Amino acid sequence: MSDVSRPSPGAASVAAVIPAAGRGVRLGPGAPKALRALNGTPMLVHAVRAMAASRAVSLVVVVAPPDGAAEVRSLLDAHALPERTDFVVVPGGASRQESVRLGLEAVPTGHDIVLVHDAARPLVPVDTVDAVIDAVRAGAPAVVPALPLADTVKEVEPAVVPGEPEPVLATPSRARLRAVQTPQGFARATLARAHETVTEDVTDDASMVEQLGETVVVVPGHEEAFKVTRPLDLLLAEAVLARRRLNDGF
Ligand SMILES: Nc1ccn([C@@H]2O[C@H](COP(=O)(O)OP(=O)(O)OP(=O)(O)O)[C@@H](O)[C@H]2O)c(=O)n1
Ligand SMILES: C[C@](O)(CO)[C@H](O)COP(=O)(O)O
Repeated sequence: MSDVSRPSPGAASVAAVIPAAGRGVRLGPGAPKALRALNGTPMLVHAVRAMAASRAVSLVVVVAPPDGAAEVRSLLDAHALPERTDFVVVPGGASRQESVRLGLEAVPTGHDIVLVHDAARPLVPVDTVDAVIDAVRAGAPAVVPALPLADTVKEVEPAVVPGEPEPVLATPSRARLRAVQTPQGFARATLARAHETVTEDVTDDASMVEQLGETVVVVPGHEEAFKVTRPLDLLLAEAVLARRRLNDGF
């Protein structure tokens, strides 16, 4: 059992920021991705429950689509969520990075560890969340869950015209590569400094901490923490939920 299921008195309080302001262009037309249903429940609600499932998490900040904060607040009010967790909703920005920064600004002082978790990874198991928190509590300023790659990866010269053949430049050793997931966990001060310092576009928060020259460590991720990105991912997510229901016996 993870240490964080029994937080010691005085252990750093943990807040989770959930960027949920994206459109979900790769998923195709429809409502903003985080608001789409998985087996009848919005993806965002699954993601919020996944963070609140950790007994260490006392606050969840949801970063809503810029014009959708009121809708998201009503959505959370309409679904059962743990009473021991506080929930705050703020409007997001034009990029994931900006949405995370806005969410981080809404975390009150007193939360010394911050998780950043994609709404688009609704099924991350609580053991993975707790493993990330444990590693931050053990002293790592930044922690990312990740998995080894199943495919061989090629570096290419990207085609100017999509679909044209792309020359291969290199084949990096797969043994040294990891596919990174969320939640990513941070000492709050480190994440705040990263967002103040790094202005160029990045695709995850840990890479901003890398740019500060601080240590980022990887802990084992989980295959059910995959990101719902394309239509096939919706089918997979619903299949995982159906299997969980069967295993839970209801
Ligand atoms: N301006 C943005 C863009 C993205 N996100 C969030 O960042 C997470 C990961 O992003 P991704 O899966 O790329 O979501 P989208 O940007 O919505 O997807 P797409 O690129 O297909 O439009 C998602 O939970 C998404 O809602 C966000 O909060 N604000
Ligand atoms: C943060 C992330 O989920 C880690 O894999 C990923 O980088 C988000 O990327 P996206 O371009 O927003 O899908």
